[in-house]
Amino acid sequence: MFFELLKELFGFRDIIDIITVALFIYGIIYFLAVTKGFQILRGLVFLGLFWFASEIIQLRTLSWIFEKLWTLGLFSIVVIFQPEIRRTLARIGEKTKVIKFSSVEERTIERIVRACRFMSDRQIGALIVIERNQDIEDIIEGCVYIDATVSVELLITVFYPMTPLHDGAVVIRGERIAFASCVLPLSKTTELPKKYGTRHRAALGISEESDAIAVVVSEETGEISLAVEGKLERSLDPEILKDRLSELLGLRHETT
Ligand SMILES: Nc1ncnc2c1ncn2[C@@H]1O[C@H](COP(=O)(O)OP(=O)(O)OP(=O)(O)O)[C@@H](O)[C@H]1O
Repeated sequence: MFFELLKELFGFRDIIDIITVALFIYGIIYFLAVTKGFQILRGLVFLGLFWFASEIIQLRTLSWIFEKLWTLGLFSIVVIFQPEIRRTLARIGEKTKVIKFSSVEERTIERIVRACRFMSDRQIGALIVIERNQDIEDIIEGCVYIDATVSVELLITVFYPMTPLHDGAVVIRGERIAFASCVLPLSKTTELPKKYGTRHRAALGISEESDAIAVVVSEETGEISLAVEGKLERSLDPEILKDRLSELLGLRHETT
């Protein structure tokens, strides 16, 4: 009876419409919840109430200003949320991608780990980004194009202090060192302990903005860390680093 009534009231198209709108609203609420959105929303509601009040008591100049600011406000929201929007769109694209952009072989992982061990023992600072499915070229800046096979010697040479390329990050794409000296976006997280500086913040930044992972060797302590999806896995020993890289780059099934 109830379903009969529903069928009369709504067509198939209406149901699809309602489900799509519900998913859309859920997406917006989820997006606001995981970003700084709720704080901004609170501010907007406050301004909206202020506007409403100014309309009611007919404060014309104030209402006029609010009217003009409305379009500017919409534009600012796009600017403020630009990183989140980019990340969300990239993730959607990523999920629909079938073929891997590049694949990293086991020998490349071994070379990266050996270079990290060497640099960690000698406290040579390093930042190595490994691309996964997503091309990160539009997120990084100032890179020097290298395009050379990954080798332990080359990685160490790039990060050797006082050499022209040692500042910034190396980007590994498949079997190649694609770039060196790259400037990465810095994470704004407040969860990173004070002892970590911009090198670790840059590693976190690229792992937040893309699906790439980043290995950091601290110049101050020799500590090896790995940034994955906005989280820093700290104090890894080289064997653990190798296991984690193999898992994350799809060479070994993740253990649950
Ligand atoms: N945005 C960035 N992108 C890439 N590399 C960066 C960026 N910012 C800083 N770096 C690198 O980090 C170095 C500075 O590291 P800093 O001492 O501030 O960080 P840290 O996290 O404390 O690392 P460490 O433990 O090695 O000292 C710079 O010389 C540069 O090589």
